[in-house]
Amino acid sequence: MNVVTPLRPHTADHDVPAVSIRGLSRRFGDGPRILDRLDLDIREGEFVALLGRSGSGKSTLLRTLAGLDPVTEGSVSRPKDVSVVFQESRLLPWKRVWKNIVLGQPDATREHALRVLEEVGLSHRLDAWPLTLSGGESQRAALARALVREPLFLMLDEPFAALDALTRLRMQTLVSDLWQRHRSAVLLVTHDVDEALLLADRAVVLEEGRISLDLPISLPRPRRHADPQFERLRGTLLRALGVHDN
Ligand SMILES: Nc1ncnc2c1ncn2[C@@H]1O[C@H](COP(=O)(O)OP(=O)(O)OP(=O)(O)O)[C@@H](O)[C@H]1O
Repeated sequence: MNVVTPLRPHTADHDVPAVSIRGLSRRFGDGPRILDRLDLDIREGEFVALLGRSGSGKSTLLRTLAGLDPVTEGSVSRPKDVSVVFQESRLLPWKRVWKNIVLGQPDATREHALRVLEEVGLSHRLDAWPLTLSGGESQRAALARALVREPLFLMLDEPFAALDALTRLRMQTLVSDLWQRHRSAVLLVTHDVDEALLLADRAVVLEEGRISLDLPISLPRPRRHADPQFERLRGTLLRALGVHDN
């Protein structure tokens, strides 16, 4: 696999879908359809947040997109170069941080690891053991491991859910900066409506296996909670999620 410099931004063409899902269904055994003839496009360089109640199928969709679950009905097309960051960093404890970053990348060097670790503010932990990292540092390392692959499509499955509120805010700012620099297509699974509104171009709500709301978020960046538009969109999303909104 070729590793190219992680600082080179992708040229985003906003009319071309990077990801195209058509008629995707998924059921486990004889159970109901968790995904029900789902259609979704994500354009190159687009940041999409995926929300939905617990059990609505978000992780199932993401696992299918990542190739971790089979496509049994319908079709999925996506770039070959994809990366996934999960809620837990999934670093191998017996390998130093930089070795974790380049794992599975035969052409990647310590220099490559250093460069991406600089991008996520973790270069001083290059030779650390994963178990000595804080939660926030571990997720920075997970982001670095995702970025070193130069993915055209980045999937984030509740990557900050286990972090404290302050660290989560810092990580959201980091992801926003990284995305503006790299411009890969992003699918972020989150339960956090504010996180979706801070980061995404579109928020998609999954309900009973289908998309019940596809909401463009055309707020100027950087986003501000105090913006009245932000408040209005928050209300729309909370209502779509079945949460009472005064
Ligand atoms: N391997 C599996 N076998 C059987 N059922 C499964 C399997 N994986 C997921 N499910 C079921 O599919 C449904 C959707 O699960 P999924 O994890 O995709 O939801 P989610 O929206 O990501 O939920 P959460 O927000 O709680 O993480 C759930 O009812 C779950 O029990």
